[in-house]
Amino acid sequence: MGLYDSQRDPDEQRRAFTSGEVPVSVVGLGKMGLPLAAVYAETAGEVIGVDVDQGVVDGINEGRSHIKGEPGLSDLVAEQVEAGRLRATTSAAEAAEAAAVHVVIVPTPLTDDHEPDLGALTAAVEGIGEGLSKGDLVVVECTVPPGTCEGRVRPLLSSVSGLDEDEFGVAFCPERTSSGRALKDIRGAYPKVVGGADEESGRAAELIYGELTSNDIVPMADATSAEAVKLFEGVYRDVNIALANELAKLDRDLGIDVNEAIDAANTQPFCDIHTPGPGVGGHCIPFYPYFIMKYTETDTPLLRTAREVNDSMPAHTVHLLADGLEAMGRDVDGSTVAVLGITYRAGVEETRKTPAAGVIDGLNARGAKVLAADPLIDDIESFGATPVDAADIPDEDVDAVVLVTAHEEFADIDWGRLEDALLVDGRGVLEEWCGEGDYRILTIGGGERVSGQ
Ligand SMILES: NC(=O)c1ccc[n+]([C@@H]2O[C@H](COP(=O)([O-])OP(=O)(O)OC[C@H]3O[C@@H](n4cnc5c(N)ncnc54)[C@H](O)[C@@H]3O)[C@@H](O)[C@H]2O)c1
Ligand SMILES: CC(=O)N[C@@H]1[C@@H](OP(=O)(O)OP(=O)(O)OC[C@H]2O[C@@H](n3ccc(=O)[nH]c3=O)[C@H](O)[C@@H]2O)O[C@H](CO)[C@@H](O)[C@@H]1O
Repeated sequence: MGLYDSQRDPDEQRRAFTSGEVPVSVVGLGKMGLPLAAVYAETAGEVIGVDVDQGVVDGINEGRSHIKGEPGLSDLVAEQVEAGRLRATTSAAEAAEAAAVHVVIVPTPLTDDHEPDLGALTAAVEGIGEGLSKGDLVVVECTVPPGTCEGRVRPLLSSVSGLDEDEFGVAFCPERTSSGRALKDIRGAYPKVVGGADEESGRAAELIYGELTSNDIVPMADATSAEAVKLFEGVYRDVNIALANELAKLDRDLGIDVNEAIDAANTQPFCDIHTPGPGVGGHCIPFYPYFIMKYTETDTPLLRTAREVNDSMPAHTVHLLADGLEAMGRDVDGSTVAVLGITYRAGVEETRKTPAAGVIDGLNARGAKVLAADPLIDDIESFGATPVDAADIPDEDVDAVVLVTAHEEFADIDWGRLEDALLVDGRGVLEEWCGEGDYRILTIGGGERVSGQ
């Protein structure tokens, strides 16, 4: 049963939606899509998931989740598949034939020259178009450039399906989910932003998300406004991380511990300076500024500069390490350096735009022998480093250790055996992890202060 322009009573529509009478297809079953499909199955009663990866599809149909580090997801997927409420296929068209609500959450990455790559979105929308029926609703959750739903998705659906644009609904309802807490976020950690390509699309989308989330709905005037909300959230974060990183670089000029000053500045509510680090990774924050920069005529120097500042941090981290070794009478050329963390964020198996890549490249360029450890990554060699188990690092006679990503497993390293090494702390955790001892810890933003001296 379609919800768009159905002329049926909204209460009857809500009953139908939560009774399995409005099947849902979810296209893209990754870190965001599988949790979303599982919550839709729990709420709506019938979900057909779609993924191009046959292994992903087969695993889900056997009741297994392929996503690590998501509390509750494995059990929810098993439960929903067992109950016949969730199944998966590689065909978006087959799923679209069976569904009346179609949700798209496929990757929207950048090309090498920072152009948004909407190839997966286009393929998903074409597949949906082949099975689209009058009265259906298409919801885009993956982050897209402003104007995509109204200017690209809706016309493409009309062209492929043969339906007029006013015979089906299109809405943008951004994913506000962080890996590691996906089910909590999807179920209602934050209000759900909803923007329809037309008024009826917005109404239908508000109705279904009113059942999915325990939190409020934030209705926007149109889909483009909702697309902008998601991008604004992301660029706010990139710019504010860049501010923290720029201030961190002033530590020696000012002769202070900038992190201490940031913490103090943040003790009053009008200041929320973020945390300096070795760089900004992932396929959200570093990507979203380009979704605005490449799609607006008006210049955006702040967004551009913030990207430059954040992308300069891996090199700054290597520079800090080289200076620290020199102060110890050692040369980074010929030294052995262990890099802790390849993924962009602790506990998340994602390496896109990871700062670790720039740190490793910078160390290799300076002639260091680079080891690296990450509990979530198997192909460490592909990043230009020799894999090592974190626990074995004290046996490797390293000259320096640089912490890029603070996986909790690294706290268990026998730090007491690393007192002769320079420790470069990218995430402000080593003083706590090392405890008492005669350590040489250089923290990004920490100035000349070498902890433990
Ligand atoms: N990961 C996050 O923290 C996050 C947060 C908010 C929003 N998002 C948005 O969600 C999108 C997806 O993120 P993710 O972390 O789930 O990505 P992911 O890489 O973990 O998963 C993407 C999945 O989509 C599948 N896929 C690719 N092309 C497809 C196609 N044409 N049809 C069907 N399936 C296809 C892949 O096989 C993969 O399983 C991101 O691009 C971003 O726009 C992500
Ligand atoms: C729904 C959604 O889209 N959610 C996003 C998701 O974003 P994400 O998964 O990309 O994670 P982020 O936390 O943004 O980290 C990105 C990179 O920036 C580094 N960083 C971070 C903070 C800081 O002060 N200093 C830093 O250097 C960090 O190490 C990492 O490399 O979750 C965030 C909430 O966690 C959300 O705000 C954000 O919208």
